[in-house]
Amino acid sequence: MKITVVGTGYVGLVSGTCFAETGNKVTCVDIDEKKVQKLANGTITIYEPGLEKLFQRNLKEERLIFTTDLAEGIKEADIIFLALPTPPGEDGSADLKYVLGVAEQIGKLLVGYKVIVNKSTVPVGTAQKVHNAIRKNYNGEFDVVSNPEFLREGVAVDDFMKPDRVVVGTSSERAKKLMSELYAPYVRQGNPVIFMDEPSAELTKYAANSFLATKITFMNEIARLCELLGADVDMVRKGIGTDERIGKRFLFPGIGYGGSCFPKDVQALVRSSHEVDYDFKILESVMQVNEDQKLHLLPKIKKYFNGNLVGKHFALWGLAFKPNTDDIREAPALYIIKALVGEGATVTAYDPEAMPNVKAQVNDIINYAETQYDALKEADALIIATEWNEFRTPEFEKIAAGLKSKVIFDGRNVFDLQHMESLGFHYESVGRKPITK
Ligand SMILES: NC(=O)C1=CN([C@@H]2O[C@H](COP(=O)(O)OP(=O)(O)OC[C@H]3O[C@@H](n4cnc5c(N)ncnc54)[C@H](O)[C@@H]3O)[C@@H](O)[C@H]2O)C=CC1
Ligand SMILES: O=C(O)[C@H]1O[C@H](OP(=O)(O)OP(=O)(O)OC[C@H]2O[C@@H](n3ccc(=O)[nH]c3=O)[C@H](O)[C@@H]2O)[C@H](O)[C@@H](O)[C@@H]1O
Repeated sequence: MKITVVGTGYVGLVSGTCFAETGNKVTCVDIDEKKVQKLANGTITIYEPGLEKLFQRNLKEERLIFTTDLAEGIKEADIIFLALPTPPGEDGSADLKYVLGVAEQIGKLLVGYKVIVNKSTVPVGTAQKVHNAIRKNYNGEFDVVSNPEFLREGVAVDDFMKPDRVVVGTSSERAKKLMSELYAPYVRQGNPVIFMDEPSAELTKYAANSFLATKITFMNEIARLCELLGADVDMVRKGIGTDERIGKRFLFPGIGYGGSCFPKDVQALVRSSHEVDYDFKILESVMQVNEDQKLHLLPKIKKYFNGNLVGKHFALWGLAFKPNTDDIREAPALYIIKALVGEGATVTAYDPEAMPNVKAQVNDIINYAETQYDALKEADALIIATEWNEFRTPEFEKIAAGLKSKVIFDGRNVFDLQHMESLGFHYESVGRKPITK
């Protein structure tokens, strides 16, 4: 099949590459000339495990091409995917200017039947808006389909190639047939393509992200309660996660959810609810609790240093909003940096992938280290903000040697409490008893 993907960011590049991997001919269109040039020359623009190999293979086989020319890009396409940004507008609702702008352009360029697919996360009613935007300039046949994407950064290739499910919102039999053919190779494991109407598909995406954000936030509140009542959140997590109705996944407490999607999508759903005079109370609370949670370590750190962080120096391990990505959008680490610097402290950070992005954003507000151990030099304490695998079993003697004193504040519960006690660290984490020295 001939596929065009408009927008070559995380979702567009992963989708485009994975569609090419099963033999489709894929054209990726982006307005960012530098990005397109890089990609066309074989340089991948995001860090995503497993993507590079597939990208290089399909580029070489000429199943994957890149262009800035929308007209050229969509000329041959059977299906056009829109993987465009939907950032929060001023009022928190999803800003549809990219999606509707491109839809209008497409309307001017269409010749013959094509399926236009919303892969961006968009509010209920957007399929209809895209339809109207295309219809403004085009009288021929076309269908608009809602096909939200559920991939996670860091495991995006696996999620795309072996999805739990594919959701397709359409009322057109013709579009349904094309979408079934396209996704057949990806749902071989018996996982379903679920067909539904467009509004239900659009809402499914927000419901999924909001539910997961709520699940995490619930555990963050349980963790707070554990700290106050003397319980251990790891035990509680295991105790409830074994109940199949609850499930083991997404129960890990920490310093809040970040990333480009949970924060904006929860906010957008609250906003959509307001538009129909519905007060989505749970989600309002989720947003509030998550804001507080990002700085959950701060009072612990301040208390340890007797309320005064002026002149204190901190090592910070982890900047990305989660491991295995260089994405720092809404990363809790950035909030911690801002708070520490605001209190008069200095920070040296290390992250395996995200340092260039942080440098581009906050530059020399903090220092950057070459290795996780270099970051520790002369630091009064180590703070862990992202649970990269390489932080899980570090050389503790090197940590002890690097820090001024053996003090760790862990926002992701990466170390075992007994182990930390036996090593003689002052160790505070989330929802577990502090090991005090
Ligand atoms: N990042 C993720 O893990 C996931 C994101 N989503 C949703 O997918 C959508 C896209 O997200 P990302 O890929 O993360 O965004 P992104 O910001 O990484 O990529 C968007 C791309 O669109 C390009 N673009 C902007 N305007 C354009 C135009 N007029 N013509 C052509 N290209 C244009 C940008 O240059 C950029 O390369 C959003 O709605 C997001 O909520 C859904 C599931 C997962
Ligand atoms: O719409 C999207 O963009 C995507 O958003 C999330 O994916 P992603 O943001 O890549 O990352 P997650 O693995 O979901 O983690 C999100 C945040 O929650 C935090 N988290 C996750 C799980 C957990 O148990 N505890 C926890 O604090 C992570 O640290 C991270 O900050 C969803 O998991 C994807 O299904 C969805 O497609």
